Amino acid sequence: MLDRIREGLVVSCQALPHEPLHSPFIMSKLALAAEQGGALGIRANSRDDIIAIKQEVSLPVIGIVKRNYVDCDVFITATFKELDELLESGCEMIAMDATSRERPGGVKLSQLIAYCREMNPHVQLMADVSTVEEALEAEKLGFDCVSTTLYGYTQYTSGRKLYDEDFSFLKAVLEAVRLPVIAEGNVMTPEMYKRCLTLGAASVVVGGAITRPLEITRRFTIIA
Ligand SMILES: CC(=O)N[C@H](C=O)[C@@H](O)[C@H](O)[C@H](O)COP(=O)(O)O
Repeated sequence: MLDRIREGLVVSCQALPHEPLHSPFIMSKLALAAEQGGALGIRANSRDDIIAIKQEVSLPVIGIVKRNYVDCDVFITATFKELDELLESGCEMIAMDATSRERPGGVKLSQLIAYCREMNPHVQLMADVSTVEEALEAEKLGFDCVSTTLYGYTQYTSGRKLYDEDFSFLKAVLEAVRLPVIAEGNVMTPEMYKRCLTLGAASVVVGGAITRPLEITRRFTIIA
């Protein structure tokens, strides 16, 4: 998958149950629009959405399962259960929370990686991180790539945006690791997308700016 998305755009097609577009059918059509618009890959949440998307497009898919657990902040592909769903979905890459936070039941990131490698060594693994230290740890643990997805979304990075100080976090991760680095999170414009690639990101994932019309609408309606 990494070869297929290199220096190009991955469109995240996601809508949670409380969002208006929540539906595998709608996600598949968003993915089709992304494919026709020139995207090289799709990022999607849940087995059902991924299966619907794979029936509609020929692009490779980065799969996640978002699920909330009691007393746990980790919500992106947190346990073996989510991995099983993704391994069934046929996605080419699995992204998981690779932050230093505790996982449900105390399961270790190294156990989740070993499980995926054993179940299907062809599926690549993406580490969603929020700090440089987490990116370094992900490299040590044997992930195939690192993504800036959770920068600003952990308690210890809360309020920060990927584009702050001309993408200083992305630059720091690029400098720290040898793994391919995917820029993801709050890439809001084509110019930001281009900047991430110029800085050396292997690929860029864009979600809300393309596939969340409620958020896009709000950016217009709050301006008055
Ligand atoms: C933090 C978190 O839950 N991120 C999720 C990860 O899959 C998605 O909700 C985001 O849409 C995705 O990362 C793309 O980012 P943006 O939508 O900002 O372009």
